[in-house]
Amino acid sequence: MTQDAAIPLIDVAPLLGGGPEGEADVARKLGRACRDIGFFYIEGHGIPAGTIADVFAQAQRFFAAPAAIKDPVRYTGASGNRGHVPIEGEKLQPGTLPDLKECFNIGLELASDDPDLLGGQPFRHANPWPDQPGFRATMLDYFGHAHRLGLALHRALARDLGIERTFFDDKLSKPMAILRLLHYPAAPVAPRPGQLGAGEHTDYGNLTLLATDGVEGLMVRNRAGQWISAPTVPGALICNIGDCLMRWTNDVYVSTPHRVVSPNRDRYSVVFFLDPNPEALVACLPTCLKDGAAKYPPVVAADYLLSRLEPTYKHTS
Ligand SMILES: O=C(O)CCC(=O)C(=O)O
Ligand SMILES: [Fe+2]
Repeated sequence: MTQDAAIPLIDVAPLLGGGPEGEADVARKLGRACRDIGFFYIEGHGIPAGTIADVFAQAQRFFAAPAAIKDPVRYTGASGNRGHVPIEGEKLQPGTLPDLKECFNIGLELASDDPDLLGGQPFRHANPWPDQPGFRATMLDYFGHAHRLGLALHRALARDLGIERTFFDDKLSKPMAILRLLHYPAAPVAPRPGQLGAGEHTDYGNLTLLATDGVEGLMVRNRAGQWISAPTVPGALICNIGDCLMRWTNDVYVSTPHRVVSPNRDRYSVVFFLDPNPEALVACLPTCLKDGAAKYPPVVAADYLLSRLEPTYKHTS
């Protein structure tokens, strides 16, 4: 199956050299997708297929593991946002049934003597690692690739937005990014009427990079209000804009609602949420001021993320 025509496929290989060559053309295409639908596929992203395959293999093994492996690494709470969240542990669309999925969240890995960690700064937390050979190294390898790719994409987006191409570099250098492994089980848990794999939501950060195993389920609401499917394109990642970048751009870029319908067989996906550094101030970019008016007041990124995470976990506490 090919992707819906409304979600473009963009080759981002020219961005990965580190220099500005080739950036202009890619920036134009990315910028257009961010304005039109807020979703795009990328190919030429440079994350080795073997690395992605290793992440899926480790994730499947972890989700199949017994409680003796999962319980010691259970979710740390919204302020750390790490560890294993069991099935129905989260509700992305408050007011509906909880999501029929389980996940494992991995945050930025910090040295044990990192001052932010020792100082108890928001979202600075040790990652709980399951007792599973190779898991930690595989996840940290992927995390590094996804972070570097996210920075390269932001340089192109900055160019499209008419600001200094390195504007986002120091706002995403030590990010509240989360690598999230997801498992949507087909059985033995049957969905109740109206229950989704992941309820309708927008993402909270700047940019999301998604890899899936090819099992369909992701639906995206385009600007005309129609739900369209976003099937897997082999070798490509699905990207979307989150609410922080929508705020930074004064709604010039759109953070698009999406959801995952419960699959009829097990589905696995791997999501990298690139949220800003905790102390970054998310304030309207001067090039995005329309008629001199900012739609949103400036917000500290950590305060914003906490305000979005807390309601989704409230029902379980
Ligand atoms: O699993 C997917 O395809 C998407 C998951 C998602 O949208 C999310 O976790 O924010
Ligand atoms: Fe999402």
